[in-house]
Amino acid sequence: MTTPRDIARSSLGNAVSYSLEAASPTTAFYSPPASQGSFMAGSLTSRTAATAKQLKPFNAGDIKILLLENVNQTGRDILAAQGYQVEFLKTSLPEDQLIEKIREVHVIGIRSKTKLTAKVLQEAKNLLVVGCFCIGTNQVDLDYAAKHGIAVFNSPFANSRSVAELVIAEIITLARQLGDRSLEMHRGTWNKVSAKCWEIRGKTLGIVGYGHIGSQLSVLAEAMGMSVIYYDVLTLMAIGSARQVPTLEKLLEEADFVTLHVPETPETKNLISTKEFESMKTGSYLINASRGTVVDIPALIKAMRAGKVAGAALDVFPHEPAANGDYFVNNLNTWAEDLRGLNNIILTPHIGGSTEEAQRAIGVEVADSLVRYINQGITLASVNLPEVTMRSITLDEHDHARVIYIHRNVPGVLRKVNEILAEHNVDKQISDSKGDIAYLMADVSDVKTQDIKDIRDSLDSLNSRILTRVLY
Ligand SMILES: NC(=O)C1=CN([C@@H]2O[C@H](COP(=O)(O)OP(=O)(O)OC[C@H]3O[C@@H](n4cnc5c(N)ncnc54)[C@H](O)[C@@H]3O)[C@@H](O)[C@H]2O)C=CC1
Ligand SMILES: O=C(O)C(=O)COP(=O)(O)O
Repeated sequence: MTTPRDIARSSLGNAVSYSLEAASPTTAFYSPPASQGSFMAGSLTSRTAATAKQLKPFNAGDIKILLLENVNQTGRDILAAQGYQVEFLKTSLPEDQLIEKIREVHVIGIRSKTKLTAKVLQEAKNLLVVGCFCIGTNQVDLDYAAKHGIAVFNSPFANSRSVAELVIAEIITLARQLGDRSLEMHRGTWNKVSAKCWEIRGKTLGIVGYGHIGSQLSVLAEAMGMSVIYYDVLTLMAIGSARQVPTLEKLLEEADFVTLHVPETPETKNLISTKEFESMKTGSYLINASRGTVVDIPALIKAMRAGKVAGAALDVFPHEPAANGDYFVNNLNTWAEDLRGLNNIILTPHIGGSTEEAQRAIGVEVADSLVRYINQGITLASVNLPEVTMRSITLDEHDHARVIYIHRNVPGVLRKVNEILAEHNVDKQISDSKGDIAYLMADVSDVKTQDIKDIRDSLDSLNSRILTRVLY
């Protein structure tokens, strides 16, 4: 059965040339089911009248985008230049406001704070695509999104260097107790000490998670004379003289500095807890710039009070606020005051990726992915849909349509789709699957207005259908 959500979203692909003749095209996306027929008629009639130059995938001005969490200007400019309607907010939104807003938009851009849970996404009736303007995608229910034909993109490594540099700074800061000395001077105290202050040369850095950030950090640390060991669930090629160790325990026993660069998953929740602190060397240091759930904070407090851990740097926390402002005031975490009272602990508000360079690069990368997906249906670099790409649709192909069919990955679908497309001239067709979801893209030529409507209606009627888009 066709739901209003399906109509709104499948219409997106067919709004194409409606804008060329219709007086008020913006109503097209929000037509209730009963008015779909008239919208389609307008769309299809205008298409036949369109010249080659006028053709574009759809009326860009109808696309509504909501950008939260201060997405960089570079990304905003790219999206605005397409003619999309872009609304920008500096902060994240509480769930009730997010649900209100998400109902209206075709595209949402977020960073690490905005939680797109199934509860939120099920309200997103028009949503086509999510852009995570960051690395982590744990804040999005990727599975729910895929099963509802919502593509998700991120920027897999544009801020890796920024995080790695922050960690290098923290290693030296902890080894020299710089935070405490600076704080004392701010308070007017001269406290010149060398006891338990160390060079980092010759010390061992243990990296947990040797992915983009971990491996970048490995290079920088070796350049400063550190020995690097790493633990990862995958067997990975060592960079430079770094050495992979077989278990986390082995890493904790050997490392002077332990730094965490794993994603947030059920397996990494409290990855470093009481038992792990016991395995660490006395007087070693812990750095967490991954996700707040990875370290058991009460256990860290105990380990620091016992002198087992000589210093720590935390950039991430289990519950982070949606906007800048008070954090420890009225903080519900029972450990908040204890944490603040410790010596040699650096607390930063999730700034690992917060550099001009990283944010600009992320803005460009994610906005480009969104434009490619909205205009051309290309899923290259999607984190939850199969990656499917074909050449760009060019403006002079006015008898050409791009058919996109997101469907459940069950036997017999391709046969049925090809029965539908067989009536036409299929120039090229690609299909790929990822788990339960499959993505088919076909460029069809010599299609008339009525053919496009027929193709879409026929695909919409298949049981396997999640979302149909026809771009022309
Ligand atoms: N503080 C900040 O501002 C930032 C934080 N991050 C966080 O850092 C994390 C890591 O980033 P990348 O290096 O880009 O990710 P990545 O995906 O390139 O690397 C993660 C590595 O962790 C490994 N891994 C996964 N589960 C593991 C486990 N249980 N034990 C050991 N290894 C495990 C993976 O095999 C992979 O090699 C991100 O997922 C994100 O949560 C990322 C960017 C900025
Ligand atoms: O890229 C990531 O995963 C980060 O943790 C950085 O998040 P942010 O963009 O600063 O909200």
